[in-house]
Amino acid sequence: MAFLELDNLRKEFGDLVAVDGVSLTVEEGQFVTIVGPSGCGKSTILRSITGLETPTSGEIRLEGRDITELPPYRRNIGLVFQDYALFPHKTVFENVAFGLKMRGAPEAEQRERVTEMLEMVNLEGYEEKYPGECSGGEQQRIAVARAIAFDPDLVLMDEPLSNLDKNLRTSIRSELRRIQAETGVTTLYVTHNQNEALSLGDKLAVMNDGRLEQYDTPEDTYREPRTRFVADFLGRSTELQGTYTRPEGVANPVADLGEGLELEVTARDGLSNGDPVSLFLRDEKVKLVNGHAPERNVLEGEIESVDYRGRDINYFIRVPELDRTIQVSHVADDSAERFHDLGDTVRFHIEPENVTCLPAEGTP
Ligand SMILES: Nc1ncnc2c1ncn2[C@@H]1O[C@H](COP(=O)(O)OP(=O)(O)OP(=O)(O)O)[C@@H](O)[C@H]1O
Repeated sequence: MAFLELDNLRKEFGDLVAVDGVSLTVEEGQFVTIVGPSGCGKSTILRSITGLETPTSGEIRLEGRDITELPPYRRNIGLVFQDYALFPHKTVFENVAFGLKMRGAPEAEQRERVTEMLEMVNLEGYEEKYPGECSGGEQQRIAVARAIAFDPDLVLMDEPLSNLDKNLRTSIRSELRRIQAETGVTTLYVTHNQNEALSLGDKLAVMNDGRLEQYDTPEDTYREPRTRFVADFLGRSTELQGTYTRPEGVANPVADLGEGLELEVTARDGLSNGDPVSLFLRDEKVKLVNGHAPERNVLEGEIESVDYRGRDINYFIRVPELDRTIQVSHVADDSAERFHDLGDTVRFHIEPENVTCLPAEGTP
């Protein structure tokens, strides 16, 4: 039995289907990230789990118990929001102790637990300060301490880092991961930020338009996107169109790109000879050919623009036959790499296993 189960969850607002049949399971102690573009239904899912929203249909089960209709105050869930939502007229102590006090914990226990929580978020000695006297990053750590202090079954975080600047976001992100690992509290974390989604979490749920597109580890989701949306949404890649062909007696199928060009791909269930396919080429998997060229999967084009970023260089290579520009992210090492210029003709290569080959848009 899974710890938390969403079973065919659906939420309609009038004619709008905000959540469209989402099912997923979360194991106890897992950190699960839900990512997707604005309006795809992420917050509605979290709000349904807290009880602030009642699903139109479907069930939410916590440790096997149906909690779909349970009022929010009967659910033992900690919340962290984008805007911290700390009580401005309460001290940090009173904020962090809030959930404990509501549950009738004795004062000595409140003190002990608040001290422990503030130590955990590296804010020892902040008890008597007011939220207004703390920085944005500190306030968000206080909000995390408050959400965990009363030992909730679950902690839900809705875009908790989006009001912080980039450096702070990165450092608090790793701190959140540490805190979650230390406490072992089952956590659901919502973000629309792809990097955040990939770097946090044991599992990643990718949503689009109310539906769950993929639910896997971040690594598997990145490496093997199952839908065109996921392939396009996570990481940077170039999409090409082709026709899936399986020549007789050849191990790998190829995608015919037209104009005499083709790329070998790996076999994929559900695709047959002649099917239109979309190919996704991740920037970092496309390699410039310097010197001896591999025998297969080499294409040629002209450098249309160069984006120099110090450690790596992005080349945009125009392939005239395909009428497409392919992005290549090239990591410069210390060896005397040739630096290509605008207008240079270059060749590039991608391994068949690195070409994501999916049914083209409009095909089932
Ligand atoms: N109370 C409501 N009444 C009507 N429509 C709503 C309500 N709450 C959400 N919606 C709509 O449901 C859809 C999903 O909203 P939701 O807030 O869950 O998306 P989200 O993925 O969290 O987006 P964001 O990242 O922008 O917060 C949106 O189209 C939104 O406008």
